[in-house]
Amino acid sequence: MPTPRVLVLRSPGANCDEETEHAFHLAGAEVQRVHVNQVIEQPALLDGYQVLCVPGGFSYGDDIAAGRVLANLCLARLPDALRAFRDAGKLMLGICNGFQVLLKTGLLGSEDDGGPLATLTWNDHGRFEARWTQLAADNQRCVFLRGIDRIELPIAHAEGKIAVRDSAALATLVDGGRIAMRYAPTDAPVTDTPLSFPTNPNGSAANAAGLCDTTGRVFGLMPHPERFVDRTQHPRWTREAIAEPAAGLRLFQNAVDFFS
Ligand SMILES: NC(=O)CC[C@H](N)C(=O)O
Repeated sequence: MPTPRVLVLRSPGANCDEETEHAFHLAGAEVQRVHVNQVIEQPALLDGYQVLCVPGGFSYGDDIAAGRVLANLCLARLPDALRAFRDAGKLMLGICNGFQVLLKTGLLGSEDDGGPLATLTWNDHGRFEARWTQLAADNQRCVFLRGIDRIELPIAHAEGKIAVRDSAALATLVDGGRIAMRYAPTDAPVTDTPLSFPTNPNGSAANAAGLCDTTGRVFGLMPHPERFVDRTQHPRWTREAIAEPAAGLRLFQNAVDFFS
């Protein structure tokens, strides 16, 4: 298969699109940053891409709720095009604000007859939190996490708490292997029992940091893999042997490898 083509969706207030383009580029993909209004004008543009990535940032100023306006725009103007893209066996990745968008559009398969299973809302402490976190990947299902187990990545969010509708919704996500990434100290077992701050930075249910759909091809995560594509981006790179390729880059490489 030729080099996969990645569309990084731009929108007013997105601010991680260039880093995300760089990460996919390092991973060997062909990448274009395309404004959401261009896609709305010409939804057939999507046919030329195998990966759609909604990057991090503050789309539409986080008005109403982070990711809500862009999600509503996608639902109102591109519902069929985006669903067709997803159902064509392609990949979708939402990073931080992009995760908020994917979850709020329902593209993550995060709804049942009772409505949405989960949403992303304000961190328990009510503040923006930007720092490195320790994570455990569940690589059973998620294409982007193949071969990845424990990983450190930075977070930078105010509305990163995964709030689950009820215990049935939580069971659907946990038992369905949908919680693809959890906050977990490197030296401790992974658990769904909510860990306290700072390990769980936002109060997310089941310590969840990322969710995937039932196919494993649609993935949203709050941490920023595009900010760890070189070992010198790690805060301890001068003191510790940091494995290469940098752990964040491996997510993007997995996306490219999916098509080879
Ligand atoms: N880095 C980001 O994408 C931030 C997402 C969103 N603006 C928030 O603060 O929660």
